[in-house]
Amino acid sequence: MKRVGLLGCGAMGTQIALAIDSGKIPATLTHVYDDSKEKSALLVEKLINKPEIVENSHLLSSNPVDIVVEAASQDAVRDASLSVLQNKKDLMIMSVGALLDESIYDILSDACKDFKKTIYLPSGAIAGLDGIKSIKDELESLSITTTKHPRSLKGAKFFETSDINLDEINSSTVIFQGMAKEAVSLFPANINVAALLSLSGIGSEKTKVKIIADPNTDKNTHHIEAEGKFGKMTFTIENYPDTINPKTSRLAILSAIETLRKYCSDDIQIGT
Ligand SMILES: NC(=O)C1=CN([C@@H]2O[C@H](COP(=O)(O)OP(=O)(O)OC[C@H]3O[C@@H](n4cnc5c(N)ncnc54)[C@H](O)[C@@H]3O)[C@@H](O)[C@H]2O)C=CC1
Ligand SMILES: O=C([O-])CC(=O)C(=O)O
Repeated sequence: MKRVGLLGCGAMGTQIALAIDSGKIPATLTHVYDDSKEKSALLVEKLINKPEIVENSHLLSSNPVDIVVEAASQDAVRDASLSVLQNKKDLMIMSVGALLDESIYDILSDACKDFKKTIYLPSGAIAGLDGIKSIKDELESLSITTTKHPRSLKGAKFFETSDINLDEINSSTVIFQGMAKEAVSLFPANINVAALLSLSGIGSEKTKVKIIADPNTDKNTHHIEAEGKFGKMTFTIENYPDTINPKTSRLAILSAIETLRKYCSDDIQIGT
């Protein structure tokens, strides 16, 4: 049975832990960490099989786990990822935006090779990455348009310097247009999917991102268009937001659970 260490005990971390506890993921959750002691204590309270709460993120991988699952923040990825690989543990990352910093990407990619460990990036809140990866050498343009309710965009760094007031938006409004690299740094908890798309396709400086705030939607919708010599692909994913954290789609949580279930199971592997 694989042993899991969990970094981040919020909306996603809690659902992952419950999926392990219920046996849906055939693994043992042995250690957890969250910057908020309250969050980690609340999570452990919900579980039948109680993991140990460690005092800092580095203690997750210095313990005998097989994989550390990050469901915390881009800062957590920057701070903890290298030590996970150096401690010879696999790593699953949900705050994928952190990897658009080339220096971080290169360090982690080299560390995977040096320590013979793997980083898993689930498809998160989108679908179609299998197709994008297959046609990447023939891609000429790639874009994602994300539409969320203003409450799902609250707190993003973008609003520290923008005149846009989310509370005053009363119809569908484009609030950001640019490239993925800039998008993930201005909206670190909203558009990690643009990082997944960039890393699967033509990179973060060529992947176009549009973010729309729509007070009349109850979904987190991602519309992806890819065009090139191979033809054209479009995907529209209309996600219901998680009930606890409206920034995060239910699909992102289910995708994390499925990726970890696959990692922990000896099974037939379907898809690219
Ligand atoms: N790849 C994808 O498609 C998606 C990725 N995400 C990302 O997944 C991550 C988890 O999402 P949620 O659980 O919904 O967020 P959340 O906000 O509900 O929970 C995050 C938890 O991590 C903790 N945390 C934050 N920074 C930390 C650090 N440096 N060290 C330790 N703990 C830390 C917080 O205290 C909080 O309890 C977020 O970064 C989110 O942006 C979310 C949706 C889709
Ligand atoms: O869950 C979503 O719809 C997308 C999201 O928050 C992210 O990519 O960071």
